[in-house]
Amino acid sequence: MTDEHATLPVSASKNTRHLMANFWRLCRPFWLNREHWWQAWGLLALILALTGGSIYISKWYNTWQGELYNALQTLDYGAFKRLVLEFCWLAGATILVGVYNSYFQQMLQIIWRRWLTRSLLEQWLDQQNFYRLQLTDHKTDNPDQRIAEDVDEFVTGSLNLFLTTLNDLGTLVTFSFVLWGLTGPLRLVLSGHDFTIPGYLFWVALLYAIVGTAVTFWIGVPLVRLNFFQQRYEADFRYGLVRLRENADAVAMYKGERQETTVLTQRFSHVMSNFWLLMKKRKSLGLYVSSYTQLSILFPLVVMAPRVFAKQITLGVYMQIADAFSQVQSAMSSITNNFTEWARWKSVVDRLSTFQAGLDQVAVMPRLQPARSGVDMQAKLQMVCKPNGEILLQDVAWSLKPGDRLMISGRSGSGKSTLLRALAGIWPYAQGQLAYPQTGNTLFLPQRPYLPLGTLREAMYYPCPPRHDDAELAPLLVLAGLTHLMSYLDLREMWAHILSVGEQQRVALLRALLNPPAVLLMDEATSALDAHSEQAFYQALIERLPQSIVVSVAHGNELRPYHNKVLSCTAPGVWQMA
Ligand SMILES: Nc1ncnc2c1ncn2[C@@H]1O[C@H](COP(=O)(O)OP(=O)(O)OP(=O)(O)O)[C@@H](O)[C@H]1O
Repeated sequence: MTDEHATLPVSASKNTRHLMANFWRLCRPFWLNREHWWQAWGLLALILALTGGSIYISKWYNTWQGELYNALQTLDYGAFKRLVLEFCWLAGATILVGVYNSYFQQMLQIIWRRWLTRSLLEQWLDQQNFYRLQLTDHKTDNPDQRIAEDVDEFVTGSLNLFLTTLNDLGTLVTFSFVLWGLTGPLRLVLSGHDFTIPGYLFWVALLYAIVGTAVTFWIGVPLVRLNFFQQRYEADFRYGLVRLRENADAVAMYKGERQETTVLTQRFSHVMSNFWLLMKKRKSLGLYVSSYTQLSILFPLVVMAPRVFAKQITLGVYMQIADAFSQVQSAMSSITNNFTEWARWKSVVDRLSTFQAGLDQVAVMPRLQPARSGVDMQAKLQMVCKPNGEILLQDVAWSLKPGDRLMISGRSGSGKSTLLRALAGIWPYAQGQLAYPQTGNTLFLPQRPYLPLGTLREAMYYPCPPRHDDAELAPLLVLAGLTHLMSYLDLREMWAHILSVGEQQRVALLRALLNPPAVLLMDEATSALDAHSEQAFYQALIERLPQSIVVSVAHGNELRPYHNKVLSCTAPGVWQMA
């Protein structure tokens, strides 16, 4: 294992003792939810009935097999013909039960997956948790992968393993009776004492399975941890590729291919080295499990053969015993047979549990929740800090009336953007009180404009739904200098890659003019515009949004005339209102 394994923050093995508690925490909200209670439990009941049916068919097959070999041994042609006909029923029932069992299982999987995906998405997106989670929780890597892939694996794995275990339990009970009844007692004479062991092959199968399971655990436990890291490294590598695609323009301009190749190769080398370890472990486990399974085929045949040669049992009974032993032994070795799946499932439960714990933690974190009252915007900030506790701002207060425009200025790194994040209520390291106007919304325009996937029109109205009113848009496009985009409004393109940064900023600025907010927070939102366009935009703000409260971060003095208040950082942590 590489050094990185030792230093990574999450240890899957630490969580082992909490596995069932974690599993139940992830399951409970779905299975106890009244909304789809009947659907979920009804489907589960149907699947369980079909699982019971398939155990019954196995028992039927066992009896059929015994009768067939007996008919062959006694050359009973009539019985043989009847058994061939019976097989058609047996095969038909096997096919129907198997196909519908899998069909209903998939139906339950997709219902459960849809619910869990929605639930995690809602929690992740609620109250900007996605932003605060990445700031505060360093255990949850790649939340996108947890929602997209781990949920699917969790649901599929949980259902498969639960139903396999139930099927094994049912098979174990059914065929234990068969084995017990067919093998009869074993007589042993030890030191002159007579011992009788009833259904002795059952005890042999039990002993065989216990030893098998213990050895499997010993060989296979490291697989859990290795699977956990494999999923993480795969997601890290994929994220690296997506990031390169998203920033193709910048990387190409820098000619940063060599650096990118190094980073991507390094990420892929983690995937590779962990996969080698996984491969080796899987090979050891595979060698052992295959030998164990092969031996269990031969074992009852050899043990029972003397009784056939002694004519104590018929060929049919001999074959029935061999089949029953294999069923009992296989059911008892459930963990051995499915160890790789169990290991993968445990790592998925660990990954989803850490994600859920992170979400729970971030949901109860204190936040500056703006109150809604009156028409003014009031801020009383006792403290705004960096994540390491370093104070950026202390005891600053203001009250802005409709139409007031506050400019925030200061050196780079003084905390202007962080102050805006605190005002937007998303920065977790802030204390104080905020009051926003009772009516109207708040719009935040960041320095790096965000254009969502979709049409240009959707991007212009974001985050509000678009209106298909070109007469409303046309004069604003003229004002923003975007008339050349008029005919592309409903085209779906990667607009963030096509438009220049200045154009993207102008698209973002249009949002304020299209849906005038009560409070507009701007973080150097015009930094990529030329001085003339910048001033034209501020002038338009004054004319078209006379009642909006504007708080904007700006560096230069050119924008001062468009504001009636200024908050500036004069020294680290020292702020003055003018
Ligand atoms: N997520 C974060 N984790 C750690 N430190 C952070 C984080 N966000 C901001 N900081 C730190 O907080 C300080 C203030 O950052 P901020 O972005 O608010 O500065 P700014 O005044 O807006 O700078 P600029 O004018 O360059 O945009 C910086 O030292 C920055 O490194």
